[in-house]
Amino acid sequence: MKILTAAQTRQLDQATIREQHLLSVELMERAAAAFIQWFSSYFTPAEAGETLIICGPGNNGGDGLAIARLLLQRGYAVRVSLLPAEKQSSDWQHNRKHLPAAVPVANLSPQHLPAIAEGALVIDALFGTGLSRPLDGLAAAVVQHLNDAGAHVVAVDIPSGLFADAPQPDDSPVVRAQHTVGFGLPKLAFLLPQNAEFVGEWHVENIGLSTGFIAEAATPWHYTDAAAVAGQLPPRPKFSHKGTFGHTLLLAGSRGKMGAAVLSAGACLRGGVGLLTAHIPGCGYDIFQISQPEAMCLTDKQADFISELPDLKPYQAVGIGPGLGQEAASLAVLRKLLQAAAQPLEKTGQPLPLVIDADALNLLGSHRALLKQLPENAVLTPHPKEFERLTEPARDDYHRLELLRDFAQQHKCLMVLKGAYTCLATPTGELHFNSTGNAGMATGGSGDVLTGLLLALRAHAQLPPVEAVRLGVYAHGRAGDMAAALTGQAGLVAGDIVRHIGPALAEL
Ligand SMILES: NC(=O)C1=CN([C@@H]2O[C@H](COP(=O)(O)OP(=O)(O)OC[C@H]3O[C@@H](n4cnc5c(N)ncnc54)[C@H](O)[C@@H]3O)[C@@H](O)[C@H]2O)[C@@H](O)CC1
Ligand SMILES: [K+]
Repeated sequence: MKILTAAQTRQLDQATIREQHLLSVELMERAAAAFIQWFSSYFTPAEAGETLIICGPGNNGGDGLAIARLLLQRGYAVRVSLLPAEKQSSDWQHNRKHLPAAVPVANLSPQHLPAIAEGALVIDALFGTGLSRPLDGLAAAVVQHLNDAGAHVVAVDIPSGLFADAPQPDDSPVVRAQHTVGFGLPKLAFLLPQNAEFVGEWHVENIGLSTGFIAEAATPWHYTDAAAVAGQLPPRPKFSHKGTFGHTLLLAGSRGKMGAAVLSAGACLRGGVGLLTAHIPGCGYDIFQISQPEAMCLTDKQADFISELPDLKPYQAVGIGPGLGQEAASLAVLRKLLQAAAQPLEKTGQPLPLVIDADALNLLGSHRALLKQLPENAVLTPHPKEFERLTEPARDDYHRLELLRDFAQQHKCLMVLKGAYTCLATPTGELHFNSTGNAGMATGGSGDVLTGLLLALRAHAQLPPVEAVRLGVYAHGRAGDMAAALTGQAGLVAGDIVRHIGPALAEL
């Protein structure tokens, strides 16, 4: 699914109106009906109580007026507060005219802010994607009043005061919604941690916007939903053998962190790899062999960390990092690996696929000259702190996305920035936000599991690099969701994700 800017969203609305020979109020009616569909599935009239709808002067406010009319028709008790303005949009005026007289309407003023009981339901239709500057004056006072009241807010399209695609100044007022019901496509603002306190849970309702316009629209931002990855995992042919699905090498583990190697190896095996060899420190031999009997195991001459790089000839992809530690000898292994991986493989003509995680990223961060040696399409899987060590502190989440995109383009690598909406940046400058996963996955070892799964998929000869990583990130989150359905989020551990990789991939 594409994510568009606010300006593109306006063009999309216009294209839809043109193509489908609609009046713009008809599209507004669709938006209001879609909102009601969601709203009525969430709150019965009794649960909603008397619902206050706060309307601005533009089409977002127009949506609010149409919503007031439709809610009244469905038996909800509603009242409306209007933000005065010099001019209202024509669709606003149409819906104002058609608002039944039974709906109480008040004009907002500094002296007349509506009484809102704590927990009362309020629909925020002040401003939408037409916001052109931070809120001030009366609009700011209304938002402050609403936030202070502790109301249960449902925002129409986007919380008022929030820009759809750009940061706003730290102190500018934004509605804190519990739910945001958007139209057509998700907005970039919904996916960033800094906006979570405003957006709450978000939902996107289909209002039949022009698919042709969306297909043509140029954007770096994409949202990976089930449809984006369905059918991409190549089938396993009847006459396949273990060599068909690649042989991977995993360099992982150190004393006290053998679990990372075990989890990562488990995920690689569940990810469908043909063969897996792990190179681990001597101390981990029994631990590893007993917990991963399906994997082969090479032990380093060092007991506590890795100091040797095995011959890479047998392998179609190599993963390095989980539980690695940051010994100088392990840095030397990473250095040798980067040099060796740069040589194109005979079979594919491409550099050896690498997946680089955890301490291997920290080593890159403290020896940045090595970044120049990253082979094309290497996969790096930092969390925000690890990413900062590779680049610089980000001013905000939007700036972090810019840094991520620049990094992937400059080093021609695949950057997987882990988070609630894990973001994959590609060498061509695309950003793919993942839709699956849950807060239960914020637990030690989840990242090691992702590394192993991505390693398996990068070894898959038929999967192009970007597809493999996008699919792996999606399946990892989906496995986490399946696991959480059984364990609950708090009870989820990384091993549960490993156990659900199979079912998650089977779904695809
Ligand atoms: N255009 C369409 O066809 C559709 C639009 N829809 C709704 O329309 C919204 C966008 O409508 P608009 O483009 O009219 O924009 P808004 O309703 O977001 O507001 C625009 C109005 O607010 C003023 N304004 C902007 N920033 C302000 C600020 N900081 N302080 C005070 N006034 C400010 C503008 O000058 C303009 O008058 C969407 O978010 C969505 O809710 C939906 O009805 C679907 C169809
Ligand atoms: K709004």
